[in-house]
Amino acid sequence: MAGTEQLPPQQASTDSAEQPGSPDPREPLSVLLRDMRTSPQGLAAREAARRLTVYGPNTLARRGGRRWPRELAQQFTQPLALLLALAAVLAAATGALALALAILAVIVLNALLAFAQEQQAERAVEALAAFLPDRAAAVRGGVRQEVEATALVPGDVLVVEEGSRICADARLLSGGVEVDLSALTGESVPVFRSADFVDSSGPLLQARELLFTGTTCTGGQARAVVTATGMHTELGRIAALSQRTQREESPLEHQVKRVARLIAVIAVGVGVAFVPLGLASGLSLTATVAFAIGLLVANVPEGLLPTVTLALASGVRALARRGAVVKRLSAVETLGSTRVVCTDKTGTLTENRMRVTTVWTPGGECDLGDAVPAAVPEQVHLLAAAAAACTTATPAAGPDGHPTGDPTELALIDLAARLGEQRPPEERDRQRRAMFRFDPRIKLMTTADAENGDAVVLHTKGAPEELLVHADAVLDRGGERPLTSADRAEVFRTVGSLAQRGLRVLAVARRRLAPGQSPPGGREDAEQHLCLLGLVAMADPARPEVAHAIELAHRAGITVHVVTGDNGLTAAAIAARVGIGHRGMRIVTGTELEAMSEPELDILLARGEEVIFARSSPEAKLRIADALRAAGNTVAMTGDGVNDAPALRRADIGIAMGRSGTDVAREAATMVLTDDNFATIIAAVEAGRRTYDNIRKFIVYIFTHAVPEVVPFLVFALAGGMIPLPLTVMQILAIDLGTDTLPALALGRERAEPGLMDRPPRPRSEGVIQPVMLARAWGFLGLISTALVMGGYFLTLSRGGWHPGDPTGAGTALHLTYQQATTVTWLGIVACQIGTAFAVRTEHASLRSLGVFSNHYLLGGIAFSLTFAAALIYLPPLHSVFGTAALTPLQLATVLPFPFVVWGADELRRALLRRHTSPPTAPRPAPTAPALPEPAADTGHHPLAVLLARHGWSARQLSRALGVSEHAAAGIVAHARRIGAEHGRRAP
Ligand SMILES: Nc1ncnc2c1ncn2[C@@H]1O[C@H](COP(=O)(O)OP(=O)(O)OP(=O)(O)O)[C@@H](O)[C@H]1O
Repeated sequence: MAGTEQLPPQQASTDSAEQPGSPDPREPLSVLLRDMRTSPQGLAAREAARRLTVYGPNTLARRGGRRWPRELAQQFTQPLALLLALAAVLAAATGALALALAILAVIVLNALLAFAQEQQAERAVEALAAFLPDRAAAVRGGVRQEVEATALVPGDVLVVEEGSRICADARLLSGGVEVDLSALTGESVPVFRSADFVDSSGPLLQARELLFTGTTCTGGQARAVVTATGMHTELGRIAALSQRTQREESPLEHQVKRVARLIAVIAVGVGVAFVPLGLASGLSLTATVAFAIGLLVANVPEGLLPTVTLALASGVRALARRGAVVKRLSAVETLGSTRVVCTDKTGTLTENRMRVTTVWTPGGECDLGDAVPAAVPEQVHLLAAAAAACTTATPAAGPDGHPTGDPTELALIDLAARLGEQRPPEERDRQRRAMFRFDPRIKLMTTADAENGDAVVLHTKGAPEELLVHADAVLDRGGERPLTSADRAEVFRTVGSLAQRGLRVLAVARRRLAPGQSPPGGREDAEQHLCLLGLVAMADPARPEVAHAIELAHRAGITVHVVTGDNGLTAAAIAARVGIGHRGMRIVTGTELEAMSEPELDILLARGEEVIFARSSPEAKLRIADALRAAGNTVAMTGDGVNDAPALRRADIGIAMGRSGTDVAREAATMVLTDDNFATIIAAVEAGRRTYDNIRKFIVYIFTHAVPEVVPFLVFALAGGMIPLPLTVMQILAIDLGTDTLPALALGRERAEPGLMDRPPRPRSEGVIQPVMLARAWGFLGLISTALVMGGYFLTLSRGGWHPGDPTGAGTALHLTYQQATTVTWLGIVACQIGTAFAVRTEHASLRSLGVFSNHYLLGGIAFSLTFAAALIYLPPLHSVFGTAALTPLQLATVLPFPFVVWGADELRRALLRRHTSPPTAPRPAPTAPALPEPAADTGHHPLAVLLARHGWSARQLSRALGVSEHAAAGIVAHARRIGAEHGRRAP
């Protein structure tokens, strides 16, 4: 075979060797194939491997040089860094050189830390690519197989299908495809490319027989020979496109940045306000400025933003471990506020393992569930053969092979095999004269297949109600006869009864063309005058873990709507099996949805019921997503087809399937499920909530230390020289950038607080920093810490013999006592922050429910804090830098209870809170949901009253709320029950 020929040595010599396709991909196909040393059968596997080592992997190398120097430099120009720099300049100007140097050190340290954290966050997102290797279908050695896109080489034969991403430049060999070139040319309308066109002139990108890397196939099927890979592709040549895009800032990061800036402004304000205060209390200008700087430094939340970014990145990693790969950091926070999930059914709620259990023909029903009965009517055989002919899927070849294609079709091929009607896929494809692929909008698929020489038979399969529109005959025992309205009624009855069992039902039909007649060129001509062969019903078991996930979603106040292309009854049966619709379920078909006005749709979605949108189109998904978002919901929406891409983009979280979805859907989505499983969506919501909670925890933690840091300065300033300064600026820096950093990071890794999934979703508009958090940080934890710390300071001073007004400066008798007292203040704050770290680990629950020692990162962080503290207190060289002194055991003992007091006080506060307020729980059925125009209108009952009654309001409650007599209210309740029963019948 041509593909196994060796390449000339000069081509094999270097990595940057000219690729064999580079001469001209537009030369005549036979010449191109010869030059490429390949054939329509593709390369042999060994030759492909060899070419891979010669030409290198099919990846785009990054251009644009190193970015880290610029990113590092950016850390120094952040507003907070500039503010600190200003403080350093001021300090230097007033002669406080040591302080100026210390602040500079802080700036450098902070920038390095932030840089490292951001790099790590970026790497976390980038590493996700490894979870989602791009795959491509290639023909190698004549056999179609899935290969990693990076392993494609020039000469490979690609199979391009609807939804696939084109991952190499290629020349079409056969077939035609619609291609979205927007990534390459900006052209937003898909263009048609076909092997039948030959454009030897004009710009390369316009050539109608060529395909290019980075574009996607939006329709059709074709085979193409790869002419260039990696950096030799057109995309590779366009250097600008291969540069890494900037990491987008998440709304949360943006919010935190804003808050940090606001606090910085307040810090400056407090600092400036201190100057007249300091001067008035008799301080020198130098000292006043030094203290003002101290206040500023104490208040600026330096480490906040990078810590948030890192927490989000660790959320991304946690999600990936659970099978949900997100593409941006912001998805983590959005997931946490998800209020509505719109899921499709097949493969997400179900296993996507279909098996035909029943076949219906006009001769009767044939049960094929467990085993094939001894005598299967001829009509069933005919139907199975026709259905299998109308497929493109390929069953597993051999025991180790993997089936490819639509599971519905694989089930039909399996049925044919069970009935002895199977034909090898190659033969099926050889006989095919034309094909109209499955179109999710019309829910039909048709093939034209040769039979017995030149006779052609059209085979159509699809949704029964769609197919019946185009059928006018039926195959009965005696042969083809006209389809009567009684037949139609029976078919619909059968579809209903099969669907109610949760089975997916397809109708199969055929039309024989006259001998010698060529297949119709258009779909509409092909799909008419069909002769119905019968119905196939297939079972697709619900995934076992979904029921629990739905229960969890309901507890968490999340509504789950099913948006499916399948029959409403089938979907409702499956949905009911997994617990969807616990508060009432409604089936809305595609036609009903189309007839619905926007306000009607809004009302339907606001009712609190879960809706099955059946026989829905991709456009319907978009409409539903829009309506839900307009009502203020955070919406997660799943999708897998090319047509789902707009809805995936429009939803807050577009979710694509990693296994069964198309590349186009995966690209449009924010999150990709590597296991296609609904339960993973809920697990991701849980991880999102946990990450968001953790961010709030360390915000409280970081904010708390501001109070015990600021108050000592105020006490000093207001005391008019009677009380020496209890805490130095250097000591503040040692807390903010030393002892507090690791525990704050560790809080980002905290496990979920019990009841996390029993709360309602966070409103979209809610800010990350809530007044109640500030009250807890500043008004409770901060105040207690301050009282303890100041108590420790005065106790140490007075134990050493100090009285207000006594001099404590260098050289005085009380100087050591004073240094020990400031050290106690400092160590006191460190100790209180340890207590705070334990306290903020839960917001409502007692820490016992989480396990006191369960966060190992925090234990490590505290160990680091304590070591750092010990160094500052007991290493003499550090004494002069930080103004600390070695403490006596008694002084140490003063500080020892602090963490327990802070933590204990907060435990008490939470216990009281739990006793007096019930924790927020997910809402019960909303009794105030607006009412749909009810059938009640003609009975004279107020629609809202009926709705309330249907939501469980008793006659007495109704009579009180609406001011009607109890007798009238009882009538409304009875009426509501009747409607409920009718709905129940409509939606089992
Ligand atoms: N390959 C196919 N050929 C012909 N008809 C099909 C094919 N696959 C599905 N159908 C018909 O079209 C209907 C809708 O299928 P579609 O794949 O759009 O949705 P689905 O997979 O059932 O639902 P979901 O959107 O929940 O995954 C099916 O109920 C079936 O009747």
